[in-house]
Amino acid sequence: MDRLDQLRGGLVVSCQPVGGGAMDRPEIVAAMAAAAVAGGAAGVRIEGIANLRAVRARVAVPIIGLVKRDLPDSAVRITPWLDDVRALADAGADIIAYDATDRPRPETTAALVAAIRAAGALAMADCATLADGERARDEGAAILGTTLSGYTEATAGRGEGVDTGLIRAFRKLGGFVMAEGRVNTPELAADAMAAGADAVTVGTALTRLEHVTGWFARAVAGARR
Ligand SMILES: CC(=O)N[C@H](C=O)[C@@H](O)[C@H](O)[C@H](O)COP(=O)(O)O
Repeated sequence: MDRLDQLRGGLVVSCQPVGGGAMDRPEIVAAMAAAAVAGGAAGVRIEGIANLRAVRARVAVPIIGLVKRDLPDSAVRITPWLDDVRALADAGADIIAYDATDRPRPETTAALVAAIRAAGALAMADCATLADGERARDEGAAILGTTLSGYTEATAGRGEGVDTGLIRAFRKLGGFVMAEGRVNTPELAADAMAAGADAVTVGTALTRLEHVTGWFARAVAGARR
């Protein structure tokens, strides 16, 4: 079974702890990934080379790898450099996610996809718009994700839940569609599948304990008699 078939119809758990938080250690990220697999995850999404190595040693499911960087002169954060691609492939990523928006950036999206494929991995395009998805498909990306919808200047304020409109539009384009971003409940995950996603990635609601705790803490405080 190829890597896309392994993910099709399944849940991917993004194990990205709050940066600098109490859970931000490779051994804890690896434990999160193992727990996710035990709970039924078909794949995991992992940021950073040290985390990826620790997770690769622990789980056999497909790993979507990425590196996040804060660049001084570009808003692009997800896997901006060709060196990042090579390091992720060396560390065992099966799939490499990159920012597929058309914002100013140090490397072109075409060069990133070519490098990912040359390294023997599949490219996952983290998109904000339908135009991003069209370009990514033409450049050879295997997975179109809604990851960045709501997180660029052009798409800011797209609302609360996952972008089902973009899922539907990607479904019409063809290829493998990953619903990602603000899938914070099982109901939203089911909605994303009903809209045409091949798989759904959930991060914060499963692996950012500080955020989820905040949701409950605020609800409890707000309901105080
Ligand atoms: C916009 C951006 O940088 N998204 C990142 C991509 O890797 C992560 O911070 C998200 O946690 C991930 O996409 C999963 O989404 P959510 O945490 O909403 O389930």
